[in-house]
Amino acid sequence: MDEVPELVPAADDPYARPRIPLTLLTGYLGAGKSTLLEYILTADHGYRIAVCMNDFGDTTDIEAKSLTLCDPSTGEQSTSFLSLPNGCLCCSVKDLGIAAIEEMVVNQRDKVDWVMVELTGVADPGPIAKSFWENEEMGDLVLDGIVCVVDSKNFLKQLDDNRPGEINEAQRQLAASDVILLNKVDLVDAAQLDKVRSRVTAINPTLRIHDTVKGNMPLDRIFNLHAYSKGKFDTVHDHPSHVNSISTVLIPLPRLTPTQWSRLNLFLENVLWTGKLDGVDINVLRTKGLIHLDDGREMVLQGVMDIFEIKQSSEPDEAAPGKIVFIGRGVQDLKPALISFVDL
Ligand SMILES: Nc1nc2c(ncn2[C@@H]2O[C@H](COP(=O)(O)OP(=O)(O)OP(=O)(O)O)[C@@H](O)[C@H]2O)c(=O)[nH]1
Repeated sequence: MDEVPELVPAADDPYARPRIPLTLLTGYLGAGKSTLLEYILTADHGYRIAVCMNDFGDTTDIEAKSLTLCDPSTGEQSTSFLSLPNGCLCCSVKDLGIAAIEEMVVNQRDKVDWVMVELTGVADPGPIAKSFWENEEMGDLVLDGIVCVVDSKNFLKQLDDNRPGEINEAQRQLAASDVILLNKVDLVDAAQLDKVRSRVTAINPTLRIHDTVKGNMPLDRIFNLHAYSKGKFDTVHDHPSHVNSISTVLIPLPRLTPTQWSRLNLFLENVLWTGKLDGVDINVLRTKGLIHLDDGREMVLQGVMDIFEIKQSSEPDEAAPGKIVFIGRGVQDLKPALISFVDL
């Protein structure tokens, strides 16, 4: 049995109410999201998870007690929660926004340690994470991270399904995620799996990757990621950009002087808020960073699309190297531009 997660209080306010961590589950059509959720809803893992899925479908045969609830969007009584024998709750989220999910789940606060929301197969998790993150300060849920289920057999085809000038959904899902479950490894040989793994790493080297069959794995691999609150992420390297694809650039940072620090903030505003670098479109989907300042402070940078946030780290780690990572299209040009603008 996995270690059961603790509710996370807001970082620096000892009086803040505990908030319930939330995981977004993404993955292309047929990748195995429902299969993973079925495992979560039936296995004896010890977590009390509210699983919010788009389609109750296959789970309705699970022996369960249904709860009558008031649907916050309509005010009508509905039986939208199932209370399952392993302690999990299952609710249907079709067309419900995050606010509605929050209201539904918070009413069940004493029954839930964790919330998992399944996105549809063609959804881009970026804007969903962004809107959630923007409202997080006021809410009762805290975004822990985004998990992407990948079909190892079909993923390369899905990645290369290009429409001219567009980044496809499979690429966007990879760029936005924090953990990848390389699923259906029973259907591919070692060479194919290596190929998939190296493409995944080329697009988003900050990802943690786990191989799975039918989504089975210890759940602590996808929980407690703190992907939106900590500056620690796996070591990454620069990766050359593919045509029409997403890539990652890593910019190592020395300890910054006050002038460099304010120049860096200005650079981030200029690029992320406008989506342009020197008048040329640049498409940043995810930004992460760890920044050491001259005065000893350590700052954590997090960004989703055009928004970013910088917080002082509560657990500074002198040994962790300062760096910024941009994931998106056209991001390679950001490295020389940032080095010159900030005068590194
Ligand atoms: N062989 C094999 N089949 C799998 C595995 N995981 C899932 N499947 C099968 O793949 C099919 C699609 O799985 P789902 O879990 O429905 O996929 P999904 O991501 O929820 O699909 P959508 O809801 O269409 O987006 C089902 O027939 C599963 O039984 C796996 O690891 N190995």
